[in-house]
Amino acid sequence: MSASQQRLLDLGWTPDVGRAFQPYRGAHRLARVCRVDRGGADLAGGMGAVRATYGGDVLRAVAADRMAQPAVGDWTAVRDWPDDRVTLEAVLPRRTAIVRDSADRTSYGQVVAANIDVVVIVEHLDPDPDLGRIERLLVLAWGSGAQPVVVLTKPDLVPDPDGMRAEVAEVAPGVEILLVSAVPGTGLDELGALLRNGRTLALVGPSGAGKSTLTNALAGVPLLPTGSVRARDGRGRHTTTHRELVVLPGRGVIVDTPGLRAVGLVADDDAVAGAFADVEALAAHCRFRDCAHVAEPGCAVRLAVADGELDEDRLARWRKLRREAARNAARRAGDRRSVVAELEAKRHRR
Ligand SMILES: Nc1nc2c(ncn2[C@@H]2O[C@H](COP(=O)(O)OP(=O)(O)OP(=O)(O)O)[C@@H](O)[C@H]2O)c(=O)[nH]1
Ligand SMILES: [Zn+2]
Repeated sequence: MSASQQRLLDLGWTPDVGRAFQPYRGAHRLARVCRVDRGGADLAGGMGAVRATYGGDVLRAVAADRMAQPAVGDWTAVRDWPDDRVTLEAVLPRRTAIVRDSADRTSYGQVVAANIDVVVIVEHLDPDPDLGRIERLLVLAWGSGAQPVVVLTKPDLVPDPDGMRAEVAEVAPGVEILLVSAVPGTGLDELGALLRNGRTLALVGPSGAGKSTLTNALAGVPLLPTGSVRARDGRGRHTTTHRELVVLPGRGVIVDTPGLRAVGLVADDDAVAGAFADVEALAAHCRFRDCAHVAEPGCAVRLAVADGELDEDRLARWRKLRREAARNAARRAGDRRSVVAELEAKRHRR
């Protein structure tokens, strides 16, 4: 195998990516997005690192739909020009996508990371974990198409980490939960085992949860600044000087992008159902199919709350996320209607 092929494998290349790139062979190079900004993207490919601006097709697609904006983790076709410019000409179809809320003229979602295999939800045990935040990030993960895993950090700072893990398990049905302390270095092997065969992990979670510390521990070398030492510009804002796509050759890729740090999620029904599989399973046993789980007879959900089997607060958070999902669906439907109305009006004017 050539060095160039090996680099692509280390970047997470799969035969699917090769097939998607087929139409671009010859005139283009294949590269993966490491970082994006307004003017272009930093990419890595078989030949190493490259900086590209956006080609006309990409700019037109983005103008029509924000989701077409290249994101960290995207595989792309880039083109070299005689004057040394490099342009990003196409984003290859995404296997998975983490989408955040960004209502604007053209769409409600913005892709913050693409082609992720595992979404690692990082939450600290000290201060106490925020169960509602874990649930929201689980909805985000289920919506992305990637496999969610919860990592609880700083177990070394609390007296009963296993008890806390059990509490978190209540809000994360069907999801693996790891206790990982990067400082004394416990639980790292289990997390490291997820990084194999060139898989891509994305770390999501609040500031201070220990995401950069985990990346460094997995890499075995301090690649990212941790704590509050991240560089700030003159106005006190964080500058994005740190690497957002970390390649660990022969193992996998870690995505730790600022875009994932404060994600507003775009809830949809399926994603909520994935994150609240326990509640949905109960609801399937209600007597009425359209049970609102308020005062209906034969409500399995209320019964579970009365029995202490389901936490009242979790039920309340489920309701809230379902309302968000319904609102999003209505917003999208309303938009489609207005687009149709606009086209109709144009036709009549002609
Ligand atoms: N005791 C202990 N401290 C930890 C652990 N993991 C991280 N820390 C500390 O927690 C602080 C925050 O860690 P970071 O890795 O910078 O957190 P982050 O999630 O990357 O934070 P942002 O970059 O702000 O999003 C640092 O001072 C770490 O040393 C752990 O398992 N145990
Ligand atoms: Zn019910």
